[in-house]
Amino acid sequence: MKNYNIVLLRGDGIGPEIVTEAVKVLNRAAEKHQFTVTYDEALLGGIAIDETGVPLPEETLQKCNAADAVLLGAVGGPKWESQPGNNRPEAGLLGIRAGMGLYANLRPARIFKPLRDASPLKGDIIGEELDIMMVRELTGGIYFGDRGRKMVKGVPAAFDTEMYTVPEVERIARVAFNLARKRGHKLCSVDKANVLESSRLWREVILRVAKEYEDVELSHLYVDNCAMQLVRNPGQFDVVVTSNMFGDILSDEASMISGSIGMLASASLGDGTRGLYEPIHGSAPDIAGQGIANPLATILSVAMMLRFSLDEMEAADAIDAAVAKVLDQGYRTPDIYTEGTKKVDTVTMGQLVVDNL
Ligand SMILES: NC(=O)C1=CN([C@@H]2O[C@H](COP(=O)(O)OP(=O)(O)OC[C@H]3O[C@@H](n4cnc5c(N)ncnc54)[C@H](O)[C@@H]3O)[C@@H](O)[C@H]2O)C=CC1
Ligand SMILES: CC(C)CC(=O)C(=O)O
Ligand SMILES: [Mg+2]
Repeated sequence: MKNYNIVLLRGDGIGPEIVTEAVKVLNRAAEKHQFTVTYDEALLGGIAIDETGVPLPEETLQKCNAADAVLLGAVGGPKWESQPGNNRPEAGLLGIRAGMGLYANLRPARIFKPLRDASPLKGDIIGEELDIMMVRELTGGIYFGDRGRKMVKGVPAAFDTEMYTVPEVERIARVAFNLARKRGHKLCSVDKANVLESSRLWREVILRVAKEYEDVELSHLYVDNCAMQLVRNPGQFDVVVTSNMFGDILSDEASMISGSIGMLASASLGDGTRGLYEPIHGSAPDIAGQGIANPLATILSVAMMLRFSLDEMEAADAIDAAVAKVLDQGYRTPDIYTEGTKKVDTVTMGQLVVDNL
C-alpha cells in the first residue's frame, strides 16, 4: 500500500481548527482509496515566533522539503503586528514558499451550484457555470523585492520594489498555458503595462511564450479593468495569469463570486511534484476560537494535494464530490448561510464531508 508523508503547518488563528477537519477528510479518503498517510507537525508563523523566536524555523523548512506534500492552515494575527517586517508571521509564509521553490500558485474560483444564492452576483451574471483558474506568480514581484526606509527630501519615506526576471515570467507563463491547454484553451494575462516597466517585460515574455501555444487564445487586461470584469462578467475567464500581488488581490475578489473566501482552495507548486496546499484566506482572527470557520477551502486544498502531488485522482474527485453533496444537502457554515439552509459549525461541516466520502 502506498504511504505519503505529509507535514502539517497548523499556523495561527483559525488555522488549527480548519486543518483538523481537513486531516479527518484525508484520513477517510486514505481508508477508502487504500493508501496510508504519515503525518509530521511543524511550526510556521506566529506560533513559531512564540516557540522559537522566528516565523520559519530551519527545522520546518527541512521537514517540508523532505515531505511528499505540506498542508497549511494560515498564519498571522494582531498579536504579532508589532514585530519587525522580517520577523512577522507573514515573512515565514513568504519564506516557506520561496524555500520550497513554489513559484506557481493555483487558485481555482468556481461556484458550487447550491451556493449560487450565497454569491453577491446575480444568477444571470454568473451564467450556467463559473470556473476560473487563477495562476498567481508566488516567489517574485513586490513581495520579494528590495524594500526599506530612507529620507527623501528631508522627510521619512518607505519603498517596496516590483521586479521580475525573464525566467520568472517564462516559467509561470508555461504553467498557465499548459493549464489552459487542459481546460478551455483561453488565457488572460493581467498586468499594468500602461504604467509599470515590470509589467511591460511581463507582457513581452507572455507574448513570446504564447508562440509555443498557438492553440490557446491569449488576451491581456490591465489589472484595474480585470478587477471590474470579474464582477461584471466573470464567465469570460478561463485561466488568468498574473503577478504575485495582483494575483493575491484578484483571487480574494474572485472568491466572493463563489460565495465566500472560506470556499477557495489553493496549490503552490514548483518544478517537482511536492507542493504546499492552503486555503487562500488568512487566519481570520475575528472568528478564531469560535468554531464557526468554514473548513471547506482547506478540505478542497486536500483534494488539490491528492491531484497535484500524490496522483490519487479518484480520492481527489471523491472529496470534491463529497463537498458538493454536503452543500446539496443544505449544510452551511455561517459565511455561506442563506435563509432556508442548515447552519452548522466547523467540526460538523468537516464530519459531514467525512460521512459523505
Ligand atoms: N495564507 C495565509 O496564511 C494568510 C495570512 N493572512 C494573515 O491573516 C491575518 C488576518 O488577515 P485578514 O486581512 O483579516 O484576512 P482573512 O482572510 O484572515 O479574513 C478576511 C475575512 O474573511 C473571513 N474569513 C476568512 N477565512 C474564513 C473562513 N474559513 N470561514 C469563514 N470566514 C472566513 C474572516 O473572518 C474575515 O472577516 C493577517 O495577519 C494576515 O496577514 C492573510 C492572508 C493569507
Ligand atoms: C503574506 C501574504 C502574501 C499572504 C496572502 O495574502 C496570500 O498569500 O494570499
Ligand atoms: Mg491573500
